[in-house]
Amino acid sequence: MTDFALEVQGLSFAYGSKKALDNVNFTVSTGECTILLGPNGAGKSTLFSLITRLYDAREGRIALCGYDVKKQSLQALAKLGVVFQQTTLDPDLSVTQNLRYHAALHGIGRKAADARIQEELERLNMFDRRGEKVRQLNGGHKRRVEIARALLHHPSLLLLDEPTVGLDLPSRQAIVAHVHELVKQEQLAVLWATHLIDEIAADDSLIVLHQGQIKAKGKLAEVLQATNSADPGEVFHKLTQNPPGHKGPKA
Ligand SMILES: Nc1ncnc2c1ncn2[C@@H]1O[C@H](COP(=O)(O)OP(=O)(O)OP(=O)(O)O)[C@@H](O)[C@H]1O
Repeated sequence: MTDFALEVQGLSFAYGSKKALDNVNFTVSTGECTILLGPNGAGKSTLFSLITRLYDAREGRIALCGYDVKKQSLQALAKLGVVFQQTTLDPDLSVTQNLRYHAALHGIGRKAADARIQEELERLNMFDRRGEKVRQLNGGHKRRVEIARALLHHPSLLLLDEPTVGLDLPSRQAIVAHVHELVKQEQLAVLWATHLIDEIAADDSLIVLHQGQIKAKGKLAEVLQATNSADPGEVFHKLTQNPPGHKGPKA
């Protein structure tokens, strides 16, 4: 049994002749929050598409809790929870209906599903809103429901693809705090794609991706030391030539 929730080895991917990922290697351990930092076009969404098997890579290997996503995809994907950049909730269904639907897709029976739904919604302070239609919720609350949904089947790895885009500061801070709590309490592994450096906590790990290549990786303190930087903003600027928070030129 491996302690790695995610292993990515020698991963490359191209759209036609356009190389999007170039020999990417990293691991995420259980109980570790890894921030994937990169400007627009760095390859973050491509990496997530390969982990979730939207696309298949010809070069390299991805394993979830030791299960190869191509050869043992059922076991591998059972270990994975995902929050995509765009909301994928049904706006005309209630919070509970959305979550029950997802639980059913994972083969969780109604009684167990309702218990898990209550547990996760309470944790996110959303249980009182369970009967509301999703379209009545604000952006921050929708995101919380999506995080609850991604956790219903007890995944080992939670993938977050820029989940705070478009949210106001208090909503963003609440989600950042909640995810970091989950990592500590549940020993969850998190891979969090963002271009926002204020989402990084002191004990997070960091991967800086730029033009399909990993420019730095390790615990935040190690990356600061290796790049002779005072803060994550300086790391980002030095390695990508973009100021912090800048989304970079559209590729
Ligand atoms: N469907 C596609 N066809 C061709 N090129 C693509 C396609 N999707 C992405 N690319 C290119 O692949 C590279 C990586 O893109 P990707 O979307 O993975 O980056 P990203 O880091 O997720 O950026 P963003 O922050 O904008 O989501 C970019 O150069 C992009 O233009």
